[in-house]
Amino acid sequence: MTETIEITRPDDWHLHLRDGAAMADVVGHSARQFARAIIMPNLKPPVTDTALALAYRERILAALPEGSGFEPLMTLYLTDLTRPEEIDRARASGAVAACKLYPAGATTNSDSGVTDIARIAPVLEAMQRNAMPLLVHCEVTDPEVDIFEREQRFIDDKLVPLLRDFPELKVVFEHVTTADGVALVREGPETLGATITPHHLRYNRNALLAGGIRPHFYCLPVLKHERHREALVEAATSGHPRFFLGTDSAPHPRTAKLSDCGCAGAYSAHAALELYAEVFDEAGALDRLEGFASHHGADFYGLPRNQERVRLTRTPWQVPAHYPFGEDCVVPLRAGETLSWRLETA
Ligand SMILES: NC(=O)N[C@@H](CC(=O)O)C(=O)O
Ligand SMILES: [Zn+2]
Ligand SMILES: [Zn+2]
Repeated sequence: MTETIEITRPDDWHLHLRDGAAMADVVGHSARQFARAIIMPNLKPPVTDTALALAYRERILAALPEGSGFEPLMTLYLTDLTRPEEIDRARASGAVAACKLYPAGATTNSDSGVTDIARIAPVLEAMQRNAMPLLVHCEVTDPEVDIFEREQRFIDDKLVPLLRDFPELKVVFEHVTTADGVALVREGPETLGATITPHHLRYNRNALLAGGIRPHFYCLPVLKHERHREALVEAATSGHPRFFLGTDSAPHPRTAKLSDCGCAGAYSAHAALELYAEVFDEAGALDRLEGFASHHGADFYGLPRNQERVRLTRTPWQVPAHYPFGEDCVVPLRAGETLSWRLETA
Protein backbone atom coordinates (compact mmCIF):
# COMPACT_ATOMS: atom_id res chain seq x y z
CA MET A 1 0.00 0.00 0.00
CA THR A 2 1.32 3.41 -0.94
CA GLU A 3 2.03 5.39 2.23
CA THR A 4 3.43 8.62 0.81
CA ILE A 5 3.05 10.53 -2.41
CA GLU A 6 4.92 13.58 -3.53
CA ILE A 7 3.59 15.82 -6.28
CA THR A 8 4.17 19.24 -7.77
CA ARG A 9 2.35 21.84 -5.66
CA PRO A 10 -1.19 21.98 -7.08
CA ASP A 11 -3.42 24.92 -8.06
CA ASP A 12 -7.13 25.37 -7.42
CA TRP A 13 -8.85 26.45 -10.64
CA HIS A 14 -12.19 27.32 -8.99
CA LEU A 15 -12.29 28.91 -5.54
CA HIS A 16 -14.66 31.17 -3.58
CA LEU A 17 -12.80 33.18 -0.94
CA ARG A 18 -15.59 35.68 -0.07
CA ASP A 19 -14.41 38.95 1.49
CA GLY A 20 -13.61 40.78 4.73
CA ALA A 21 -13.16 38.91 8.01
CA ALA A 22 -14.69 35.72 6.59
CA MET A 23 -12.13 35.69 3.77
CA ALA A 24 -9.29 36.25 6.22
CA ASP A 25 -10.50 33.20 8.16
CA VAL A 26 -10.46 30.80 5.17
CA VAL A 27 -7.73 32.03 2.82
CA GLY A 28 -5.01 30.31 4.87
CA HIS A 29 -6.52 26.90 4.14
CA SER A 30 -6.14 27.40 0.38
CA ALA A 31 -2.74 29.09 0.69
CA ARG A 32 -1.42 26.10 2.65
CA GLN A 33 -2.33 23.70 -0.14
CA PHE A 34 -2.17 25.57 -3.41
CA ALA A 35 0.31 27.81 -5.19
CA ARG A 36 -2.39 29.65 -7.14
CA ALA A 37 -6.15 29.78 -7.36
CA ILE A 38 -8.75 31.18 -9.70
CA ILE A 39 -10.77 33.48 -7.45
CA MET A 40 -14.47 33.57 -8.22
CA PRO A 41 -16.00 37.04 -8.56
CA ASN A 42 -19.50 36.46 -7.11
CA LEU A 43 -19.13 38.86 -4.20
CA LYS A 44 -21.92 41.18 -3.12
CA PRO A 45 -21.68 43.40 -5.15
CA PRO A 46 -19.91 41.32 -7.81
CA VAL A 47 -16.41 41.95 -9.18
CA THR A 48 -17.48 43.34 -12.55
CA ASP A 49 -14.46 45.36 -13.63
CA THR A 50 -10.69 45.44 -13.53
CA ALA A 51 -10.47 48.10 -10.82
CA LEU A 52 -12.67 46.02 -8.50
CA ALA A 53 -10.64 42.89 -9.28
CA LEU A 54 -7.34 44.62 -8.50
CA ALA A 55 -8.70 45.99 -5.21
CA TYR A 56 -10.05 42.55 -4.26
CA ARG A 57 -6.66 41.04 -5.11
CA GLU A 58 -4.95 43.48 -2.72
CA ARG A 59 -7.37 42.54 0.08
CA ILE A 60 -6.60 38.86 -0.46
CA LEU A 61 -2.83 39.44 -0.46
CA ALA A 62 -3.15 41.51 2.73
CA ALA A 63 -5.04 38.67 4.45
CA LEU A 64 -2.48 35.96 3.62
CA PRO A 65 -0.47 34.34 6.38
CA GLU A 66 3.07 35.73 6.82
CA GLY A 67 5.46 34.43 4.17
CA SER A 68 2.79 32.86 1.95
CA GLY A 69 3.55 32.88 -1.77
CA PHE A 70 -0.07 32.15 -2.72
CA GLU A 71 -1.06 33.87 -5.94
CA PRO A 72 -4.71 34.83 -6.48
CA LEU A 73 -5.65 34.77 -10.18
CA MET A 74 -8.52 37.20 -10.52
CA THR A 75 -11.69 36.92 -12.60
CA LEU A 76 -14.34 39.34 -13.82
CA TYR A 77 -18.06 38.69 -13.38
CA LEU A 78 -19.77 39.17 -16.73
CA THR A 79 -23.11 41.00 -16.84
CA ASP A 80 -25.36 42.16 -19.67
CA LEU A 81 -23.59 45.52 -19.33
CA THR A 82 -19.96 44.35 -19.58
CA ARG A 83 -18.14 46.29 -22.35
CA PRO A 84 -15.54 44.76 -24.71
CA GLU A 85 -13.07 47.52 -23.66
CA GLU A 86 -13.17 46.12 -20.14
CA ILE A 87 -11.64 42.89 -21.45
CA ASP A 88 -8.73 44.82 -22.98
CA ARG A 89 -8.24 46.61 -19.64
CA ALA A 90 -8.41 43.31 -17.74
CA ARG A 91 -5.83 41.70 -20.02
CA ALA A 92 -3.53 44.73 -19.79
CA SER A 93 -3.66 44.63 -15.97
CA GLY A 94 -1.85 41.28 -15.96
CA ALA A 95 -3.83 40.27 -12.85
CA VAL A 96 -7.09 39.08 -14.41
CA ALA A 97 -6.81 35.50 -15.64
CA ALA A 98 -10.36 34.83 -16.85
CA CYS A 99 -14.01 35.98 -16.95
CA LYS A 100 -16.94 34.17 -15.40
CA LEU A 101 -20.31 33.59 -16.98
CA TYR A 102 -23.12 33.07 -14.48
CA PRO A 103 -26.48 32.62 -16.16
CA ALA A 104 -28.62 35.14 -14.21
CA GLY A 105 -30.21 33.39 -11.24
CA ALA A 106 -28.36 30.08 -11.66
CA THR A 107 -26.50 30.04 -8.33
CA THR A 108 -25.29 31.99 -5.28
CA ASN A 109 -24.96 35.74 -6.04
CA SER A 110 -25.74 35.36 -9.73
CA ASP A 111 -28.60 37.88 -9.88
CA SER A 112 -26.53 40.30 -11.95
CA GLY A 113 -25.38 37.54 -14.28
CA VAL A 114 -25.96 37.27 -18.01
CA THR A 115 -29.61 36.97 -19.10
CA ASP A 116 -28.83 35.93 -22.68
CA ILE A 117 -25.43 34.92 -24.08
CA ALA A 118 -26.25 36.72 -27.37
CA ARG A 119 -26.10 40.01 -25.44
CA ILE A 120 -22.42 39.57 -24.60
CA ALA A 121 -21.28 38.43 -28.05
CA PRO A 122 -18.99 41.48 -28.48
CA VAL A 123 -17.44 40.75 -25.08
CA LEU A 124 -16.83 37.12 -26.03
CA GLU A 125 -15.19 38.32 -29.24
CA ALA A 126 -12.90 40.58 -27.20
CA MET A 127 -12.07 37.64 -24.93
CA GLN A 128 -11.29 35.44 -27.90
CA ARG A 129 -9.02 38.16 -29.30
CA ASN A 130 -7.29 38.60 -25.93
CA ALA A 131 -6.93 34.84 -25.30
CA MET A 132 -8.93 35.35 -22.10
CA PRO A 133 -10.61 32.11 -20.94
CA LEU A 134 -14.36 32.02 -20.31
CA LEU A 135 -15.40 30.13 -17.18
CA VAL A 136 -18.98 28.91 -17.26
CA HIS A 137 -21.49 27.84 -14.64
CA CYS A 138 -23.24 25.36 -16.93
CA GLU A 139 -26.88 25.26 -15.83
CA VAL A 140 -30.01 26.62 -17.45
CA THR A 141 -32.20 28.75 -15.22
CA ASP A 142 -35.63 27.91 -16.68
CA PRO A 143 -37.74 27.03 -13.61
CA GLU A 144 -39.58 24.41 -15.70
CA VAL A 145 -36.40 22.36 -16.14
CA ASP A 146 -35.79 19.68 -13.51
CA ILE A 147 -32.98 20.73 -11.20
CA PHE A 148 -31.11 17.46 -11.87
CA GLU A 149 -31.22 18.08 -15.64
CA ARG A 150 -30.16 21.69 -15.82
CA GLU A 151 -26.60 20.89 -16.77
CA GLN A 152 -27.53 18.60 -19.68
CA ARG A 153 -29.95 21.21 -20.99
CA PHE A 154 -27.29 23.89 -20.81
CA ILE A 155 -24.91 21.72 -22.85
CA ASP A 156 -27.35 21.29 -25.72
CA ASP A 157 -29.03 24.68 -25.66
CA LYS A 158 -26.13 27.00 -24.74
CA LEU A 159 -22.70 25.44 -24.62
CA VAL A 160 -22.59 23.63 -27.95
CA PRO A 161 -23.74 26.77 -29.83
CA LEU A 162 -21.22 28.88 -27.85
CA LEU A 163 -18.34 26.57 -28.81
CA ARG A 164 -19.47 26.68 -32.44
CA ASP A 165 -19.75 30.50 -32.52
CA PHE A 166 -16.43 31.14 -30.76
CA PRO A 167 -14.12 28.38 -31.97
CA GLU A 168 -10.93 30.04 -30.66
CA LEU A 169 -12.29 30.97 -27.24
CA LYS A 170 -10.93 28.90 -24.35
CA VAL A 171 -13.87 27.70 -22.29
CA VAL A 172 -13.83 25.99 -18.89
CA PHE A 173 -16.88 23.89 -18.06
CA GLU A 174 -16.83 24.65 -14.32
CA HIS A 175 -17.69 21.98 -11.76
CA VAL A 176 -18.83 19.40 -14.32
CA THR A 177 -21.29 16.99 -12.67
CA THR A 178 -22.71 14.75 -15.40
CA ALA A 179 -21.61 11.95 -17.75
CA ASP A 180 -22.93 14.17 -20.56
CA GLY A 181 -20.59 16.99 -19.56
CA VAL A 182 -17.67 14.59 -19.34
CA ALA A 183 -18.44 13.23 -22.82
CA LEU A 184 -18.59 16.73 -24.29
CA VAL A 185 -15.17 17.62 -22.89
CA ARG A 186 -13.63 14.36 -24.01
CA GLU A 187 -14.95 14.60 -27.53
CA GLY A 188 -14.98 18.38 -27.72
CA PRO A 189 -12.43 20.80 -29.10
CA GLU A 190 -9.00 21.43 -27.57
CA THR A 191 -10.35 24.78 -26.38
CA LEU A 192 -12.71 23.12 -23.88
CA GLY A 193 -11.56 22.06 -20.41
CA ALA A 194 -13.41 21.24 -17.18
CA THR A 195 -12.90 21.47 -13.44
CA ILE A 196 -14.11 18.69 -11.15
CA THR A 197 -14.85 19.22 -7.43
CA PRO A 198 -13.97 16.81 -4.62
CA HIS A 199 -17.58 16.61 -3.46
CA HIS A 200 -18.97 15.65 -6.88
CA LEU A 201 -16.23 12.99 -7.13
CA ARG A 202 -16.95 11.62 -3.70
CA TYR A 203 -20.75 11.85 -3.23
CA ASN A 204 -23.90 11.12 -5.16
CA ARG A 205 -27.32 12.65 -4.51
CA ASN A 206 -28.12 10.17 -1.72
CA ALA A 207 -25.75 12.18 0.49
CA LEU A 208 -28.29 15.01 0.47
CA LEU A 209 -31.14 12.98 1.86
CA ALA A 210 -29.79 9.85 3.56
CA GLY A 211 -31.15 9.68 7.11
CA GLY A 212 -32.41 13.27 6.95
CA ILE A 213 -31.84 16.48 5.01
CA ARG A 214 -28.11 17.25 4.91
CA PRO A 215 -27.74 20.92 4.08
CA HIS A 216 -23.95 20.86 4.00
CA PHE A 217 -24.13 18.64 0.91
CA TYR A 218 -26.36 21.11 -0.88
CA CYS A 219 -24.45 22.84 -3.62
CA LEU A 220 -24.97 23.80 -7.23
CA PRO A 221 -24.95 22.06 -9.56
CA VAL A 222 -26.75 19.71 -7.19
CA LEU A 223 -25.17 16.28 -6.46
CA LYS A 224 -26.19 13.78 -9.12
CA HIS A 225 -26.99 10.09 -9.62
CA GLU A 226 -24.24 7.53 -8.93
CA ARG A 227 -23.76 6.85 -12.64
CA HIS A 228 -22.71 10.47 -13.13
CA ARG A 229 -20.33 10.32 -10.16
CA GLU A 230 -18.70 7.25 -11.68
CA ALA A 231 -18.21 9.10 -14.97
CA LEU A 232 -16.54 11.97 -13.10
CA VAL A 233 -14.14 9.63 -11.29
CA GLU A 234 -13.32 7.96 -14.57
CA ALA A 235 -12.61 11.33 -16.20
CA ALA A 236 -10.52 12.73 -13.34
CA THR A 237 -8.40 9.60 -13.00
CA SER A 238 -8.06 8.94 -16.75
CA GLY A 239 -5.10 11.22 -17.27
CA HIS A 240 -7.04 13.18 -19.91
CA PRO A 241 -5.31 16.59 -19.97
CA ARG A 242 -8.43 18.76 -20.13
CA PHE A 243 -9.86 17.66 -16.78
CA PHE A 244 -8.36 19.46 -13.81
CA LEU A 245 -8.75 20.31 -10.14
CA GLY A 246 -11.22 23.02 -9.10
CA THR A 247 -12.60 22.66 -5.60
CA ASP A 248 -15.50 25.13 -5.87
CA SER A 249 -14.90 25.47 -2.15
CA ALA A 250 -17.81 27.77 -1.31
CA PRO A 251 -18.01 28.68 2.38
CA HIS A 252 -21.26 29.99 3.83
CA PRO A 253 -21.94 30.94 7.45
CA ARG A 254 -23.48 28.00 9.27
CA THR A 255 -26.64 30.00 9.98
CA ALA A 256 -27.09 30.67 6.26
CA LYS A 257 -26.88 26.94 5.50
CA LEU A 258 -29.20 25.93 8.35
CA SER A 259 -32.19 28.02 7.44
CA ASP A 260 -35.66 27.74 5.90
CA CYS A 261 -33.97 28.45 2.58
CA GLY A 262 -30.38 27.31 2.98
CA CYS A 263 -27.80 28.50 0.49
CA ALA A 264 -25.81 26.40 -1.97
CA GLY A 265 -22.14 25.67 -1.44
CA ALA A 266 -19.83 23.13 0.19
CA TYR A 267 -16.62 24.08 2.02
CA SER A 268 -13.66 21.89 1.11
CA ALA A 269 -10.57 24.13 1.22
CA HIS A 270 -9.51 22.80 4.66
CA ALA A 271 -8.77 19.36 3.16
CA ALA A 272 -9.00 19.75 -0.60
CA LEU A 273 -6.00 17.70 -1.64
CA GLU A 274 -6.70 15.05 0.98
CA LEU A 275 -10.24 14.62 -0.38
CA TYR A 276 -9.00 14.24 -3.94
CA ALA A 277 -6.27 11.83 -2.79
CA GLU A 278 -8.91 9.65 -1.16
CA VAL A 279 -10.85 9.42 -4.42
CA PHE A 280 -7.77 8.70 -6.53
CA ASP A 281 -6.57 6.14 -3.99
CA GLU A 282 -9.91 4.33 -4.03
CA ALA A 283 -9.79 4.26 -7.83
CA GLY A 284 -6.25 2.83 -7.72
CA ALA A 285 -5.01 5.91 -9.57
CA LEU A 286 -2.78 7.81 -7.13
CA ASP A 287 -0.18 8.00 -9.91
CA ARG A 288 -2.62 10.18 -11.90
CA LEU A 289 -3.25 12.69 -9.11
CA GLU A 290 -0.36 14.93 -10.04
CA GLY A 291 -1.49 15.46 -13.62
CA PHE A 292 -5.02 16.31 -12.55
CA ALA A 293 -4.06 18.47 -9.57
CA SER A 294 -0.85 20.15 -10.69
CA HIS A 295 -0.26 19.99 -14.45
CA HIS A 296 -3.43 19.95 -16.55
CA GLY A 297 -4.90 23.24 -15.32
CA ALA A 298 -1.69 25.22 -15.71
CA ASP A 299 -1.19 23.77 -19.20
CA PHE A 300 -4.75 24.62 -20.22
CA TYR A 301 -4.43 28.21 -18.97
CA GLY A 302 -1.01 28.51 -20.60
CA LEU A 303 0.70 29.24 -17.27
CA PRO A 304 3.95 27.72 -16.05
CA ARG A 305 3.72 24.61 -13.89
CA ASN A 306 4.73 25.11 -10.26
CA GLN A 307 8.24 24.12 -9.20
CA GLU A 308 7.69 23.38 -5.53
CA ARG A 309 6.57 19.95 -4.34
CA VAL A 310 4.21 18.80 -1.60
CA ARG A 311 3.88 15.50 0.21
CA LEU A 312 0.79 13.58 1.28
CA THR A 313 1.05 10.77 3.80
CA ARG A 314 -1.39 8.14 4.93
CA THR A 315 -1.91 9.67 8.36
CA PRO A 316 -5.49 9.61 9.62
CA TRP A 317 -6.76 12.86 11.16
CA GLN A 318 -10.08 14.14 12.35
CA VAL A 319 -11.71 17.08 10.62
CA PRO A 320 -12.94 19.71 13.13
CA ALA A 321 -16.71 20.22 13.53
CA HIS A 322 -16.36 23.79 12.30
CA TYR A 323 -13.90 26.55 11.52
CA PRO A 324 -14.15 30.27 12.34
CA PHE A 325 -15.84 32.28 9.58
CA GLY A 326 -16.23 35.99 10.31
CA GLU A 327 -18.95 36.48 12.91
CA ASP A 328 -20.15 32.90 12.46
CA CYS A 329 -18.50 29.57 11.64
CA VAL A 330 -18.36 27.33 8.58
CA VAL A 331 -19.04 23.58 8.68
CA PRO A 332 -16.47 21.87 6.46
CA LEU A 333 -16.98 18.82 4.28
CA ARG A 334 -16.49 15.69 6.44
CA ALA A 335 -16.87 17.65 9.69
CA GLY A 336 -16.05 15.42 12.66
CA GLU A 337 -15.01 12.54 10.41
CA THR A 338 -11.64 10.96 9.80
CA LEU A 339 -9.66 11.47 6.61
CA SER A 340 -6.98 8.97 5.72
CA TRP A 341 -4.58 11.27 3.86
CA ARG A 342 -2.82 14.29 5.26
CA LEU A 343 -0.92 17.04 3.50
CA GLU A 344 2.40 17.65 5.22
CA THR A 345 3.34 21.22 5.83
CA ALA A 346 6.84 22.55 5.92
N1 LIG B 1 -21.31 25.97 -5.93
C1 LIG B 1 -22.18 26.48 -5.11
O1 LIG B 1 -23.10 25.78 -4.67
N2 LIG B 1 -22.12 27.77 -4.71
C2 LIG B 1 -21.18 28.77 -5.15
C3 LIG B 1 -21.52 29.33 -6.49
C4 LIG B 1 -21.23 28.42 -7.64
O2 LIG B 1 -20.08 28.03 -7.86
O3 LIG B 1 -22.15 28.07 -8.39
C5 LIG B 1 -21.15 29.89 -4.09
O4 LIG B 1 -20.63 30.97 -4.37
O5 LIG B 1 -21.63 29.67 -2.98
ZN1 LIG C 1 -21.08 27.61 -10.17
ZN1 LIG D 1 -18.23 28.08 -7.65
